Order: sequence, then structure tokens, then C-alpha cells
Amino acid sequence: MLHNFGSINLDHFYRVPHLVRPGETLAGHDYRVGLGGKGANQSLAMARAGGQVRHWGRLGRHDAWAKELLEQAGVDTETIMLVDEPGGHAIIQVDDQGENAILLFPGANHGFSEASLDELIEAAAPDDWLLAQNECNALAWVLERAHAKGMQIAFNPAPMTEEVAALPLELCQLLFVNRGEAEALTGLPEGAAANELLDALAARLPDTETVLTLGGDGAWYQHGETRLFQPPLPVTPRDTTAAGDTFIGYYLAARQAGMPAETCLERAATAAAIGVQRLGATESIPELADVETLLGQGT
Ligand SMILES: OC[C@H]1O[C@H](O)[C@H](O)[C@@H]1O
Repeated sequence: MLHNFGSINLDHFYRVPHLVRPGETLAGHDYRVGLGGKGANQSLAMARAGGQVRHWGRLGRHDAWAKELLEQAGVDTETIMLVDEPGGHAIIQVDDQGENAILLFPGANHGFSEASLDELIEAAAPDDWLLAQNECNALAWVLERAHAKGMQIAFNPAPMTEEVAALPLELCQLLFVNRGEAEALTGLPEGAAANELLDALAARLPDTETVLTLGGDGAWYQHGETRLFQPPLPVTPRDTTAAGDTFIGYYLAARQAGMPAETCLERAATAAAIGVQRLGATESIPELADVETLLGQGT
């Protein structure tokens, strides 16, 4: 079982002619509300991919529909608490090129007490996995406790903040980073080559398996002497929101099923390529059958 200590947000989407500039008032031409949050997106993607995932989350009581949606997708939601607090939400602008800008309000995602997390870690099995992103509070504490219990840790340092760089990342078995996150963790300048980023990540975290996602430039896996490249799929993105989350959920499900790293990369990249052609966060995450069809393995 994988336990995902992750955010749940209500995403408010606006299609815009361009991302709003400082001081500008801009009219959007489409508006929708959907389930998002990096944590919820990754749980839902993992469940759609056939993985076993339990979500540790906090959700405003009025947004209980979000819990049902995760449950319908196959996520174990027993450990999602409904609380009398404003829930997390995001204001997401998507421009005509599919680029986005996200304003985040953490709300209930930042209300975890150490006691409640202790109970969740206590209930997990020592050989279970923990997955986390950077949208919930008490992150360092959770990583240390989960590691002390013997759990394997997968971490996605998104969104990147100064505090993340100070986390005990050496406790992680698996790290998922995009270009910006890799640059921030290694101190390399913007635009550094993939090989330089991977070298610097390996120097900093020699025991950690690293997956570097580069959007339209493909993805890499690195561990020890092994370095694998997954070429990008030729697609025109409509909305890149949650593409990284889709990738991570599909990767982890494939890994949980015992697939080798190159297969995990291929399935994850294929799922993300389908996702970027659709609008929204959880709404864009494909079903496993769609991914297998594109992989040429459909029935
Ligand atoms: O990664 C995409 C997600 O980031 C923010 O957490 C939004 O809620 C959105 O769903």
C-alpha cells in the first residue's frame, strides 16, 4: 500500500488570452470548478492506473463531494478528514498555449497536527510507501517519522520553496523533480543541461532514485550507474495543469506492480501526454485503458 500525505484543493479554472500581468485586470473566457491539489491528483492518477493508494488529507466539510470523487476512482479515502475550516483552493489561469499560472490557498491542507499524523504513521505497515508533495504542513516531521518506521518514501518537492531545500531529502527512496525544482535543489543556473542536473542530483542524493521530468523534452530516470531517457510524445498541449501529477501517479502504480524503471517511465509519459490534451486537473487524468491503447497494448 502507498500512503499519500497530500493536498486536496478545489481548482477554479479560468481560460485567459494571456496570464494576467501585474496591475492588469483581465477577463477570462471560460470558468470551471474541479477537484485538484497535487496530492489528490497524484492519488487519483495512481488509482486510475490500478495502484493501491490511501490518501491522508484534510478537506473542508462543504467539499465532501471531492472525497466521494476520489473514492469512486478507487482511492482509499478512510483517512481523509472532513473539517470545519476553509478547504484548500487554487485559482488557475490557462492561456491559449496551454501554459498555466496557479495561485494557491492551502487552507485545511495546512492544519495537520503531529498527533493525527502519528496515528496515521502508526497504522501504516513498515514496508508501506509514503508519498508527499509540498502542499501540506509538518512535512519534515512526517518524512522523519515515516523513515524511522521503515517506510519507503517518494517525494515530489512541488511547489518548490526555500524550506523544501532544507528537508532531509536523503531519506527519500524516490524523488520526482521538474526542471525548476532540480535547478533549485542543485543551485545550477536556469537552462542547465539534463545531464548536468542529473549529475548534480546524484552528487547530492547518491542513494536516491531520481525521476526528472522535462515536459516537451522528455523524462529521465537515474539511480547509481543507471540513466534512462524517455523521449517526449508528439502532442500539442491544451492545458499542462496536473501533467506532472498524472506522470507521478502512473509511475508509482507501475512501480508498485513491479515493472522496471523504463516501463514506469513509458507509462507515466504516455498518461501525461494524454492529460495535457485535456482541460483541468483530475478531469484530465486518463483511464488506464486509454493509456494502454496508446501504448499499443489495448484489448
Ligand atoms: O499540480 C496541479 C495542482 O497544483 C495546485 O495544487 C492545484 O490545485 C492543481 O490541481
